Parts: sequence; structure tokens; C-alpha cells
Amino acid sequence: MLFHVKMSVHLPVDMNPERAANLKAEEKALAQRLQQEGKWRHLWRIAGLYANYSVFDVDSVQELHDLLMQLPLYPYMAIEVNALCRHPSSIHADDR
Ligand SMILES: O=C(O)C[C@H]1C=CC(=O)O1
Repeated sequence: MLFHVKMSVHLPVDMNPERAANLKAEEKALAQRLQQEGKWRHLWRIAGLYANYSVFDVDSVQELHDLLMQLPLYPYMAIEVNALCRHPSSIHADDR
């Protein structure tokens, strides 16, 4: 199951810089592991924003929910989710 996810990050302006750096490093490590595992299929920066558009490939809505909630930056994110399904004109066999 594919899901398009928008994540907008809003760190408190007074957050300790070391804490912020640690959270970002933990987030990066998990994001890269999930990409290697094929769960986090696309990750794009939205130009000009501390936000991304992502595509997740998961087995269930519950898996997506659990995965998003374990992101280290989750407490500081606004998240929007849209379910995707195959477009009849798509030429990509792996769109499912
Ligand atoms: O930078 C972001 O968009 C937030 C988050 C998503 C992946 C990652 O490494 O950080």
C-alpha cells in the first residue's frame, strides 16, 4: 500500500541546539534505514520549507501509523497523509 505523506517540521525556537542536532541525526538514521528496507520509497525536500513530501510503501495503515509515530521528530511535525492507488495510465509496473 502506497501513501503520500507531507511532513512539516516545527522545532521550538528555544530548543537546545544540541538536542535539535541529536533529533535530526536520529531522524536521518531511521529515515535512511527505512529507505534501505523499501518502506520509505521517496523522500523529497519541499523547496524553501523545512518540510518534505514522502511516499511510503507499507503493508497496512497501522504499519504507516506506527512508523510515523516512531520518528524522532514526530512530536514536532504536522503530518498529512493521502492514500495512493494505481493510475490506469501509469507505465510503472511497481505502482500498486
Ligand atoms: O528533514 C525533514 O524533512 C524531516 C525528516 C524526514 C526525514 C529526515 O531525515 O528528517
